[in-house]
Amino acid sequence: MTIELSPIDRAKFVAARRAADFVEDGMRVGLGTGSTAAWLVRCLGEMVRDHGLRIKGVPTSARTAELARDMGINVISLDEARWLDLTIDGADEFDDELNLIKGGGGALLQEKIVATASDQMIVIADAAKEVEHLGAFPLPCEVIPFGWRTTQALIEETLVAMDVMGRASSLRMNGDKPYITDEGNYIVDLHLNRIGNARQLAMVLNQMPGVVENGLFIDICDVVVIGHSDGRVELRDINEGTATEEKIDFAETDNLFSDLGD
Ligand SMILES: O=C[C@H](O)[C@H](O)[C@H](O)COP(=O)(O)O
Repeated sequence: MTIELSPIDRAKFVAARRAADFVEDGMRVGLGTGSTAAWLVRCLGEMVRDHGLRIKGVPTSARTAELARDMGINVISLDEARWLDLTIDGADEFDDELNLIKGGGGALLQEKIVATASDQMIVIADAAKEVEHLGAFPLPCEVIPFGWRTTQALIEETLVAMDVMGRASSLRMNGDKPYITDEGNYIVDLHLNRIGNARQLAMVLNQMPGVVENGLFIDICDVVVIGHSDGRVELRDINEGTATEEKIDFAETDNLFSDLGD
């Protein structure tokens, strides 16, 4: 039986399926968070289950840890792994230098730690995530709950003074309560529209007391795998300066859909 996927899920799936081919036996792999990364975890689970792939997976959130265990992946902590061969994760936006906005799903802190501790980071995304300038997607900023209103005001004042934003940020909510990250923090989303100097902004934000991490990933991603709903995948490697295109045959992946519905 084949589960019918929506066009967006087909695009996410083919990106994840192609990126899974980068994973080799014996690797320690960072497992990203989000709907695209979930496809990657399912693909790796199938490779473990049906093809005997032996990997150690370091999840970037409690959600991903649970899914990875369900898929039969050997899950270890980053402290056990210490250093990773590869991390594969989704993104909310990427630009032509493969700088990213991440954290739409609230997992930016663990994601950045894990990606930075990896020899290589591969981002998997549907084509809609590609942007000319980062910033249309609200930039997540993880802040400690203590004094968060003061931290938010400091962020706003600093960014207004830098001419980076109008005064618009919002505390991320979960119903009528603040959204709590896996690390017990809050997220303030910055509505910037367009980020001129992402490198500078990332540094300025992380220097503010109360800010734990921001969702700008600068010079961390090495390769992006862009999926399209018709099965095409584009691979862009920022280090090699290459861009190639391939096509995934859905017929060969039917068994993946048979028991891996969301
Ligand atoms: O915190 C969440 C992560 O940064 C996700 O990788 C990002 O939000 C993309 O998620 P999705 O693949 O669901 O669009």
